[in-house]
Amino acid sequence: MKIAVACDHGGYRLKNVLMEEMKKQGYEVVDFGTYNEESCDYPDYASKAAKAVASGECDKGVVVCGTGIGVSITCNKVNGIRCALVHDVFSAKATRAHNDTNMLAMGQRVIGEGLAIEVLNAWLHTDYEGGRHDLRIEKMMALENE
Ligand SMILES: O=C(CO)[C@H](O)[C@H](O)[C@H](O)COP(=O)(O)O
Repeated sequence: MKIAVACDHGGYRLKNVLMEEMKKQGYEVVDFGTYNEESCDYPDYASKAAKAVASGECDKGVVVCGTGIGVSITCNKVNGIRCALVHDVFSAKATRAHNDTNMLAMGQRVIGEGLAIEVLNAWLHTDYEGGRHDLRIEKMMALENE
């Protein structure tokens, strides 16, 4: 499975930690930047990861900024993306099972590395449940065409 990752300067260190975790588990990781802690604009990088997921070039995406908010808003502007900003394990599982999210956002200034890895793993290893959630997702995604 191919995972797109991106961050701004405020998420650079946590992105590296998450990338290492995913590589250790055998995921192919595509890093869309930024590549250092120099101040930059999160939409420039988060949008690249989101477009890679939306186009099918990557299967899922993980994005990080200071709070996770800027990158998650950016990714959700791209058609086909359902990006969840999550800092706890319960929500990480629920958003895969119920929302079939294809991107995960976290904030380096919000969460510690240990919990962030647990959140990542809960999100990566939980399957979508389908069933009653299908129509809800259809209705949500239909808004993209209004
Ligand atoms: O976009 C954000 C908040 O929604 C991110 O946390 C950014 O990383 C943050 O705004 C960057 O702030 P900085 O003061 O320029 O480091």
